[in-house]
Amino acid sequence: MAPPPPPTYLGFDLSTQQLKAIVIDSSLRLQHEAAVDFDADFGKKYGIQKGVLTNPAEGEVYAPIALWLDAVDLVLSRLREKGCDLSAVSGLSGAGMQHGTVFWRDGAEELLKGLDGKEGAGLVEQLCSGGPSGEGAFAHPDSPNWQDASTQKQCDEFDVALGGEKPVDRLAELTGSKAHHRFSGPQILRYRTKYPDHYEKTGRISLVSSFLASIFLGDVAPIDIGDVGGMNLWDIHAGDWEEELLALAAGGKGKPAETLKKKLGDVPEDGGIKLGTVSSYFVDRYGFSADCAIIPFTGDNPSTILSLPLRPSDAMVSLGTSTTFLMSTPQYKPDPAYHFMNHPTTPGLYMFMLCYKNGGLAREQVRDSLNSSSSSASWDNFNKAALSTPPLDQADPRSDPMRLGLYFPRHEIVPNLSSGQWRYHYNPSKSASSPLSELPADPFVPADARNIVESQFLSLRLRSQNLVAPTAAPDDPSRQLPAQPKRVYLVGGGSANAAIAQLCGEVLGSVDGVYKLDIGGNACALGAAYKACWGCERRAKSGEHAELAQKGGRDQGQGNWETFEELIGSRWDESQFVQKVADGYKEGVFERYGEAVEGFDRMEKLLLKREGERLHQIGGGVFIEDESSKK
Ligand SMILES: Nc1ncnc2c1ncn2[C@@H]1O[C@H](COP(=O)(O)OP(=O)(O)O)[C@@H](O)[C@H]1O
Ligand SMILES: O=C(CO)[C@@H](O)[C@H](O)COP(=O)(O)O
Repeated sequence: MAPPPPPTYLGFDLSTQQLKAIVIDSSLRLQHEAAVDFDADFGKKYGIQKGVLTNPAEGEVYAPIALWLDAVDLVLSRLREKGCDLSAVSGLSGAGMQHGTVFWRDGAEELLKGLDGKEGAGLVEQLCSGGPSGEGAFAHPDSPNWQDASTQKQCDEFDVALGGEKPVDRLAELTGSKAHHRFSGPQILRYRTKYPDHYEKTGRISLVSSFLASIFLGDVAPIDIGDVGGMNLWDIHAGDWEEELLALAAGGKGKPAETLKKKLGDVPEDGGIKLGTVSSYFVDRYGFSADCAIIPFTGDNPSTILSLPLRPSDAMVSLGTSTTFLMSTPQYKPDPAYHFMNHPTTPGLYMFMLCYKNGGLAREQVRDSLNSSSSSASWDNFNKAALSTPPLDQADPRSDPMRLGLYFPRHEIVPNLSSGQWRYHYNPSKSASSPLSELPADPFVPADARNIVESQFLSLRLRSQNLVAPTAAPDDPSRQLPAQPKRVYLVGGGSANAAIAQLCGEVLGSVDGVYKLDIGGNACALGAAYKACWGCERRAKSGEHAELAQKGGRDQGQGNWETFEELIGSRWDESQFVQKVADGYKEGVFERYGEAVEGFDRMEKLLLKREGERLHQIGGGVFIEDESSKK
């Protein structure tokens, strides 16, 4: 008999515009990858643009769940077409874009358990219209997307819910974040009041990550410990749902809050636990082994930090549809300006995150305007313009003002500003009252290519400066360099762009330089594949620890299992897996951007004040989502 094939591990990334899948072997080497592009593959069927549907009048952004089910079937077919032997997959895990909620109908578990892979019907047919009543497994057909901005009223309620002198700070301290439009708590509150009958019919609530895990498990999977921090409902200290916040989302303490708690379910503390084996649907239809283990799926950002052995001094910048800045740190220093979440695998570590809606799509707007004579999606003109413009558009830094701007086609998260675009000249040497002078914001000019990238990195530098420390110069350890990351790793679609990498190093610094992963096209799916490998291959520690591990404990000290860092660190091949793509710290340039950070901060404060006055004049509540809805 032929020996069984060596084990492989499969990781998914269900994000805004694509579903990606990556298969690796036990030594972390890439075997196969495949992707489904939502617009290209299903744009016509679902009427989506850039992966989503919008209702600008209410600030709603959402995605049809059926689209993701179609994408699961298609990505697996594509993997098989590429020669991937799915019977060798010993374990699978995945990641979902954070914060999106999926509302399962009461009894959805039965439909999941009964999925039939022998007949011709795919996931959409079986889950969207199957079941005794023909109503399918979902109480609501769509999932609110992380770009949604329809919940300002609900966020205002969350921000004061915990009472005391500074309730927003308290909320951030307890849950890791202040209230955000996209977070599931405010989203559930809005869903319950906007669609009371759908809420009534909702048996379970998943995040996008646990939704995708549920499909593979053939049962509703628990919400993940690393992703639960994106809900505004989880007390990170107590490791449990926060009762006041639960009551707010549910419409009262007692029975309503208890009912919501049941819909949300328990959250296992161990991110590497085996939830069960793959549903027979995938065994029969795609040839998976019936023993293939399902390891908890986490959020796309927590999964991204698992794609390499990230040190506390390193930063990752994900240039996807969103721009996110990620660090893995033992320090929990919450603040309403950013997010802290549980680390997805390792108790005692946290993920620090900044997130911007106006990332890839905002850069594309400038790119498209510079390509106006053609409909090309090439980045060449953008890159040429970005690199031929001097830093901050100062031909002579001694006399020219710095050109700063904000580029927000969508309502932004930080700062919480409506959509719009603004340009300023900043002259740091001018008197404190008038260093900023406003410029016309239209049309785009070549300098905007450099300025939009600078603007995005200046915002990251402004908000992450308390998390980085001064460090010794590599060539002369007696010389201290200013506070900055040791390394920056770029991931996501935009990491392919060398001009963006160069500007990243100039603005954010980084003593060792700017790096990019060199394994496959997707760090987030790779992190999920590593998590699957760790969940299946980690060894129980000896003696008392091994006993605890077998019982499924996640102690807060030594841990009972070989940690993710130990397992992945020992198999990681730095020379093969990462590639340096740009220099980091440049003396003089970094300091000049340090001055620009101050101007940038002042510009944001000025615009926030102006926005506050505007909202006050029109009575506060009016929400304008994007440029098109203003016209
Ligand atoms: N060469 C490039 N230069 C700059 N941006 C790029 C390049 N290639 C892709 N992108 C950007 O990557 C984004 C998609 O990134 P991806 O990580 O796949 O997104 P998501 O995970 O949100 O679906 C696109 O919006 C596009 O703007
Ligand atoms: O909202 C957040 C994080 O808080 C976003 O980062 C989403 O998680 C989606 O990310 P991408 O589709 O850009 O990967």
